[in-house]
Amino acid sequence: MSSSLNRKPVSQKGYLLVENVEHDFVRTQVLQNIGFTVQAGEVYALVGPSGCGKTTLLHLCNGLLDLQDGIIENTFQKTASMFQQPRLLPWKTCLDNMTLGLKAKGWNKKDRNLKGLKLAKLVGLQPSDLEKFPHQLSGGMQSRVALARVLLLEPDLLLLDEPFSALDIGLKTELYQLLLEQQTQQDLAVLMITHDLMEAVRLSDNILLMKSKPGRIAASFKLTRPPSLRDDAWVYQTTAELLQQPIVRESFELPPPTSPSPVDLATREWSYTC
Ligand SMILES: Nc1ncnc2c1ncn2[C@@H]1O[C@H](COP(=O)(O)OP(=O)(O)OP(=O)(O)O)[C@@H](O)[C@H]1O
Repeated sequence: MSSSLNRKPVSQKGYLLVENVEHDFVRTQVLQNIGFTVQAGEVYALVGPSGCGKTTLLHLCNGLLDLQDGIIENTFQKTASMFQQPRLLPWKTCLDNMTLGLKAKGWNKKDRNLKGLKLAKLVGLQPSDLEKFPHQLSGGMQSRVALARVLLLEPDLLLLDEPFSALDIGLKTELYQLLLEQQTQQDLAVLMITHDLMEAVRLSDNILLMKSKPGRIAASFKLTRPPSLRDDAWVYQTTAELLQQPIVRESFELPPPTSPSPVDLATREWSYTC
């Protein structure tokens, strides 16, 4: 997919532009001609088979890897990242971990704890949890702390590398719901990696489907129904429709469907470009 096809007018509120990005590891090309633009208020999901270069791409976007070739322009004011592991500091309490970013910005303890307490409630942490250390918290609680830590920074761009993939489906749904509420209230832009096509269908406006060897964008799916109106039935049906698309099956190296049912072009709420 040529990145130039993906050029669109950019928002004054901020954008992340990725154009013709290529990346090699030890003379092996990992990313080829990657291009897309994420604007304020948009949620983009990167999906694709394991090893196709999703994390490499995200690391180039958040500056953890040096750009070798192409353009990455980020005009957002505050970019925050969340990873698969909560990455909490073991010697700090839950509240201190949450408010670390505010401390770095020079906030005094009283103000940062006040703000931390408000957000803790929002992400479902009890006041009694806040004085605990990470090893005293369950994995789900640690993820809540990590989410609170990111939201406290009031980012306008969030880069997510499967932050909730290790959680059970109930907790995952709850935290994604929280994230979506924040996203719509604050016009957040989100670029998220997921292995789970159904999760991408539930949360994103645009799904960038990647193929491997080298990692490239095979297709871009645009979902038209607002995330707040996507009930389970819609998510299941749309995921099933996407899974019937030859480009999706090919990218995930799935065999052709045994009994494909026709997708109704008049009622489907997605479109795609290759
Ligand atoms: N530091 C590195 N040095 C050499 N090769 C690397 C390095 N990091 C990643 N790779 C290789 O680059 C390719 C893409 O890796 P990456 O982690 O970006 O893929 P991914 O799509 O995020 O995978 P997964 O879905 O399994 O997390 C893989 O073949 C991986 O082995």
